[in-house]
Amino acid sequence: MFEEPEWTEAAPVAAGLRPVTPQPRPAATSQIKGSKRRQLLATLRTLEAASLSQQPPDSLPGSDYEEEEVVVERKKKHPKTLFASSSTKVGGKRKKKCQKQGPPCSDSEDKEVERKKCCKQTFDSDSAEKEKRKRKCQKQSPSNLTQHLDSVDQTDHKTWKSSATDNVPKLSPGSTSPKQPHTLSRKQWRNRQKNKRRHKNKFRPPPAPDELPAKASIEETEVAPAPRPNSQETRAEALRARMAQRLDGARFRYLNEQLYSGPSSAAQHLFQEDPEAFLLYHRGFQSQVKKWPLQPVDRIARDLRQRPASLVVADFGCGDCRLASSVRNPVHCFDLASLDPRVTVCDMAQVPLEDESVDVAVFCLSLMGTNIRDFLEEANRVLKPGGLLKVAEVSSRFEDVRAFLGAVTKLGFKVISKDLTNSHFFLFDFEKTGPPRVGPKAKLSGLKLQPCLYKRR
Ligand SMILES: C[S@@+](CC[C@H](N)C(=O)[O-])C[C@H]1O[C@@H](n2cnc3c(N)ncnc32)[C@H](O)[C@@H]1O
Repeated sequence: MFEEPEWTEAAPVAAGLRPVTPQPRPAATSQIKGSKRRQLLATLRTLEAASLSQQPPDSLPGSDYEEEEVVVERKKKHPKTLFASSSTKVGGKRKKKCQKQGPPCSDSEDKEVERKKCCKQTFDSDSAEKEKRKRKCQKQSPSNLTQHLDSVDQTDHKTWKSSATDNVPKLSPGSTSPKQPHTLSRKQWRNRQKNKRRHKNKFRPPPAPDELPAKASIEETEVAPAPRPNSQETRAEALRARMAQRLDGARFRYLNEQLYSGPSSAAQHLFQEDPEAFLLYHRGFQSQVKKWPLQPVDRIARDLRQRPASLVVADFGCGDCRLASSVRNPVHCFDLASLDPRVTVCDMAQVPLEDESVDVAVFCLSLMGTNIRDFLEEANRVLKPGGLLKVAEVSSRFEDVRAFLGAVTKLGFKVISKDLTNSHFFLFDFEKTGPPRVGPKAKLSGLKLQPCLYKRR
């Protein structure tokens, strides 16, 4: 710490250093003082190295990596001065020397400015030039030097901060001259700019030299190639899967539209030519119907389980034979293509069954072609008199339920029940009353249903 009284006491001993501007001195005196100066210089260097090395990076707004590197260099040169205690100790010795050498400088403002410049320069790291400057400075202003040493002695960060930012020793108490604006050397300015940039980029304190290998190994681990390519591959794979899914979705919608917008013969032709398309269609259908609160096929199966298991069932457009799998009844499964060995591949407008051979005919979401009349007439043909016709269809397909029911009754059926409660599908039960009551040329516009088109999501 700066102790003004000590300086005052020691002043006469160092009278030769008193002048601020260098003056010619006797040879003997200058020899003695020269050796002292050398000692002092050496101590100063050591002390500065030690003191700068203690500056915590984040408490040094004016310092940066480069300065710290220099400090590290200094540390290497002066390993004994690495610790604060040694710094303080050396600082103390130096103070005593300085006390011997000269009194505090209380000269004019000009001299004070000179000294400030001089002492500021002592922070520069270029050794040769720096030494010259230091010598000059020591000659000129022992008080500033001691003030600097005092500030160096501080282990408190605040003191470090002020010494690092200002570098300008405080004016002597009596001085009235305003504080000089701090001018940085080019290197300091560069360092400060770098430091600011680093702070912007979330500045991290540099590692201690002994930590460097560890850091390097961390970096090596960080750049270890393992996770990144894997994640890239995974992402690419996921992207491919998504694209494939989208493509499948598009194809499903296309096939679905084909099934609803043309006659069953066209649909049959489509799947005969491309059996894979059938698979794809069913995958799409399954993914859609899974989202429904209740699948109509399950509802039909439940109804059937409440009837005798001996009843022979014909499933028109059976898909994956879910109905046949859900009941104990004998089930004839018909579809345009086969997903299951139980399926008889055919157009359900013409099924290979005898007239009046089945007890129950089921159309579960399968009235797809534009020739619905053909399907219902075929069901009437194979059903026994009094046989049961069950129809489940997507509710949105119906523009006029009454018209639909009226048209069906003209084909030899009577409505037993209708369930319009489900959010996704309507369910109707009919009883076969006899053969169709209208000729083949009669128009049954009520049978026309809207296509069930799935929107792209
Ligand atoms: C929407 S899926 C329903 C499948 C099954 N009934 C279910 O509910 O899980 C309609 C099925 O009817 C079949 N289909 C449509 N028109 C057909 C026709 N003319 N002949 C045979 N099957 C047909 C389709 O191939 C498809 O498998």
